[in-house]
Amino acid sequence: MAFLSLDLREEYWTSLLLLAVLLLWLYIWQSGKKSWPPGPPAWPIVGHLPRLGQRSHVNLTEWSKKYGDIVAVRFGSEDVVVLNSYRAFKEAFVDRGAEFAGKASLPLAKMFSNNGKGITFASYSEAWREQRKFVLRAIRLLQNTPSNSETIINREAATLVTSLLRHRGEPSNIQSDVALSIFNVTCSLVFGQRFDYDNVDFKQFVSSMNRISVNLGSLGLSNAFPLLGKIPFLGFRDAYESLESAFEELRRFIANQVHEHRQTLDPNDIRGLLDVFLLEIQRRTDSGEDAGSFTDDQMMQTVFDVFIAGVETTLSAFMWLVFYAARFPALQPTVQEELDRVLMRGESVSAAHRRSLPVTEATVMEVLRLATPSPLNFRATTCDVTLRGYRLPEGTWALMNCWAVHRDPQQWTQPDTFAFTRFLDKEGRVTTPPAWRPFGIGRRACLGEQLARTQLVVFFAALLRNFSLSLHVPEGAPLPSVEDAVLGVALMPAAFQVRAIPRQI
Ligand code: HEM
Repeated sequence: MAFLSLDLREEYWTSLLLLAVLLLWLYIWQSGKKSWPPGPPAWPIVGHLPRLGQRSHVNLTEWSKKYGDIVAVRFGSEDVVVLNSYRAFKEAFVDRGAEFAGKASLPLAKMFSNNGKGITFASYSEAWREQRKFVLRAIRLLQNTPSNSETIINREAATLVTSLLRHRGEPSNIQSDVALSIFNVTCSLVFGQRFDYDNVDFKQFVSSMNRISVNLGSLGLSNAFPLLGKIPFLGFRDAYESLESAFEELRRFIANQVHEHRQTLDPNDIRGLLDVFLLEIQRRTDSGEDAGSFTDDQMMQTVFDVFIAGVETTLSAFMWLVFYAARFPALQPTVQEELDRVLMRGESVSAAHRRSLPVTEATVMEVLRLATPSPLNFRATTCDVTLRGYRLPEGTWALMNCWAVHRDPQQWTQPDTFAFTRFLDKEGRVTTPPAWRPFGIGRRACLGEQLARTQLVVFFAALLRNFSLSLHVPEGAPLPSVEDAVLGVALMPAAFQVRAIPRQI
């Protein structure tokens, strides 16, 4: 009996211990859950990826309506927190700017950036800071040279008008004409050189960029499962190879320019950003100063970033302007009335007019809000962070959902409706609500914002000053819709045709 009672007591203590362990585990599990944002149920292994689809920004925005402005999702095995409101943006990317200034370690981003060199996909580091500061300073420095950005933009806007006149009002997809002008703004700024429509380098560039955009969409899934890129019959390997060769072609194009510019470098004739770079490398070598991030590799990647981050996004933004103007033609007379009032007869639009064109600028801003060319931006935490009680370990991917912020009814009355007047104050001057975030927010916000905005306003003004646009829909075809957009480097409207009918001015 004594033995029995001893046995019972042992069993009793063992059960109690097991119960305690279970309770402790439940407690840890529960408190772990409490310190992690809510989100929809995930599939095993693949997480939420199959549910996101091509319109991931829209689906994530829908989820935020149910789960709140900070939502947890999983991309394969990678935990991601999605920030969906301006309040969450401010709390994370501004108030804790340095803690959310990292970049997600997407496998494709590594391929994009030659393992994190340059600016766009560099980690939050001294090299990133140095490169970013340098490019901003170089653009300012170039204001006193023929590579002045405003001069370049005015010239390319005029070239775009000439090239559209060649269509004689016939239906056409004007994307290549626009791409050439936008490409030439960047080429002039960086190399001090522009290219013609028939130039082999330009054609190669357009084809490489197209391949990058097409393949980026199809490769989204392989960011969570890099191994998928190695399996032949799934189609990811082809897309990877095509992407790699497109990157290679762009790098070769830049490398040729570096070679030519180095041979002909003259400190008294600075042709563009690349010359400023080469001179800085030379200065540091000559003075024996530490090269820091001023190496050939970094320079190549920074130039590459300016092209990748600048050309496709600006092209997408401008194609959305053309799309909205053609699809909703009522917006054209309002802008044209302002242009005809401000410009003299026969006068060309220039960057100097920008301040006198608030309606045009507000229209551009409203289209950037509705279209959001860069809807999702991948950041990461640079250390362990606690945000609203959620504990996010260092390296957690933090997805900035600008699309959600631009459609948030708490920030915008009737967010789905086009209303340029929301960007004008009582005196008719341009005003920028803090929740307007097409260029991101915080330390990694777009460094080309001012350049892009001037470019878009001047190009759009030149377009509507010289033409009236109408959408051409082939018989039997559906009307092109905002929903058909394709997400690659940027969110691009699906191909459409317009008639650009010359105006009497
Ligand atoms: C309409 C055109 C453009 C849009 C919508 C756009 C949008 C953006 C966005 C949303 C980001 C990420 C911001 C963040 O994480 O907070 C970004 C970053 C960046 N953009 Fe732009 N961009 C445009 C044009 C340009 C141009 C013309 C240039 C080049 C001069 C440029 C260069 C960059 C660079 C280098 C970064 C990375 C900044 C960093 O990580 O520090 N962008 N852009």
